[in-house]
Amino acid sequence: MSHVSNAPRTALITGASGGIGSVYADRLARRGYDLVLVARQEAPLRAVADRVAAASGRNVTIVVADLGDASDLHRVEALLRDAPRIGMLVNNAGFGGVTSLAKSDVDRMEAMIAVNVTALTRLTYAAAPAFLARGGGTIVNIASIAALAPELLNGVYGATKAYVLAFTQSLQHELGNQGLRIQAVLPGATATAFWGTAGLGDSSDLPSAIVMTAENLVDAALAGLDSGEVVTIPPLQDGTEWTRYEAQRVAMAPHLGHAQPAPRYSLPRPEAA
Ligand SMILES: NC(=O)C1=CN([C@@H]2O[C@H](COP(=O)(O)OP(=O)(O)OC[C@H]3O[C@@H](n4cnc5c(N)ncnc54)[C@H](OP(=O)(O)O)[C@@H]3O)[C@@H](O)[C@H]2O)C=CC1
Ligand SMILES: N[C@@H](C=O)C(=O)O
Repeated sequence: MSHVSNAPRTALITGASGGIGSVYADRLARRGYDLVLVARQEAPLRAVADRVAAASGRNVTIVVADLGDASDLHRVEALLRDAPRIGMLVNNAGFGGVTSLAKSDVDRMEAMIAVNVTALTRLTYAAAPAFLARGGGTIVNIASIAALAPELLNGVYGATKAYVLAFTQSLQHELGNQGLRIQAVLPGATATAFWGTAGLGDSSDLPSAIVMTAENLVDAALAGLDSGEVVTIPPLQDGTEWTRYEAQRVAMAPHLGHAQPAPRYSLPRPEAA
């Protein structure tokens, strides 16, 4: 099973001017999708579009938009709502940081939340009802292993990606049985411009044993999508580690509501009747 069969065959990919998004463009075009590619920088975006269109013969259009800007974001939302052939959304645009709270600029943190969280949320809210009305579709949200390990990089970055993971799991809960395919992808360190933007120089400054190519990352993510995974963690070698972690979370959920504080807080217990 590689696609939702009756879904429209155009994919909109954010952050497609380079890195992971540009590999998604290549791979989805090879799978027969026409593409709408979104990013701020027109020249690299057009270069990706031209290269992918020439290699695949697919129809590839670009939308130059800053997803941190409300009016640009609303333009992309309108496209998802109104273009009847769009049936797949890859929410990939994002950026990170490596600094501690004390060394971070709060305006930069707010900008990170705007792209990594607000834009992803608004695009999903535009896409999901439209895809349902079109008979099905796919939403892929690019999170990070920092969603599970917020100690790794900048704290706001990890928190934005934890949001992406939780939001995606809620989408699966609400819409996964209504014809939408939902996936969160959690890359580990991947060789892209991410690291320069984050302030760490280059991915070649990281231990090579933990850095994946963007090509391998996307190919594994698409294999996970094909196999029906809701959460795909390409670098995690033993997938049962995630399965056990998630099973524990689900098992704990029924115990999270109670009228009385737990005995460990030593509050007086109501007298037995
Ligand atoms: N590389 C890594 O190690 C990891 C990456 N990720 C995640 O993967 C995703 C892709 O990152 P990656 O490919 O690695 O990094 P890149 O920096 O190579 O790509 C980021 C993409 O997002 C776009 N983008 C950034 N800000 C905006 C904006 N305001 N509006 C529109 N587009 C924007 C950039 O285009 P432009 O500048 O033209 O706008 C670019 O196309 C991100 O969400 C990132 O958090 C997760 C884990 C690890
Ligand atoms: N997942 C990567 C960035 O988001 C990393 O932690 O290396």
